[in-house]
Amino acid sequence: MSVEAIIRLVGVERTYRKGGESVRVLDDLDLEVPRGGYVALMGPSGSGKTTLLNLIGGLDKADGGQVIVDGEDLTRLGQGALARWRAASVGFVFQGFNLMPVLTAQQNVELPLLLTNLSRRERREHARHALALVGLDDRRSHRPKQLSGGQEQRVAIARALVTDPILILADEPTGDLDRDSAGAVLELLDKLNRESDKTIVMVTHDPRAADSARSIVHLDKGRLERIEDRRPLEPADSTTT
Ligand SMILES: Nc1ncnc2c1ncn2[C@@H]1O[C@H](COP(=O)(O)OP(=O)(O)OP(=O)(O)O)[C@@H](O)[C@H]1O
Repeated sequence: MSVEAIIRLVGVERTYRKGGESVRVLDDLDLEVPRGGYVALMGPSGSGKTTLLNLIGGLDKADGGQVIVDGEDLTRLGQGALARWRAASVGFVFQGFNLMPVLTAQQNVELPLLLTNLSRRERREHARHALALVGLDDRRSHRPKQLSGGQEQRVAIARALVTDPILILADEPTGDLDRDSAGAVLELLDKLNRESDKTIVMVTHDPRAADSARSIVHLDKGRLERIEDRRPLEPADSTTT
């Protein structure tokens, strides 16, 4: 059985230059993530996890190798094409939520839709639907300060989902949350993966977060150390828990 790879990295290199020095942060990295996969990226601090996530999401560019996501080789796209691809294909979730404090939950979720051709009414409806999906339809007019950390992260997930991207990329999504709120966010990501077919790649130091992924990719010093398959994908997924 083979499941189509939605993310394929081949011989990826990323080197940062600082002062006169260059540091190779990712070194000849090969990785495949199947469509519908849910991968946790783990590894010591500085091992290149966020760098890898940013390359997959088109926020940064590789210096060598190929980064192919949903059939598009991101290393060949110019800045404009990359920005359009990113807006259509990827939803980002960050540790610190990154919500706009002066906007309501509804307005925050609508933000990515300002780059689309949708009418105001359609934008409002899509945002409402996304907020309902994360269980926050009764918090639409609250501003971030009026929400708990867990609710803020769920608004951020609604914002990531509202354009219906194929890929959700999350960088330490539970890092700033207490245990219960982290649990709710992990349950939500799991539901999006199982029921809405979103492919998820999540950087985490949290073993419980990694536990909810289908596989764990361990990085060390910019190289792939090993992959732990936990709940492999099947063509017709029958996971019930
Ligand atoms: N823009 C940059 N310029 C120079 N060096 C950078 C830049 N971004 C990252 N680095 C370096 O690359 C290395 C890997 O960073 P990265 O953030 O990918 O690691 P990480 O595994 O996500 O770490 P952490 O778990 O601490 O977040 C680090 O040594 C970091 O200092």
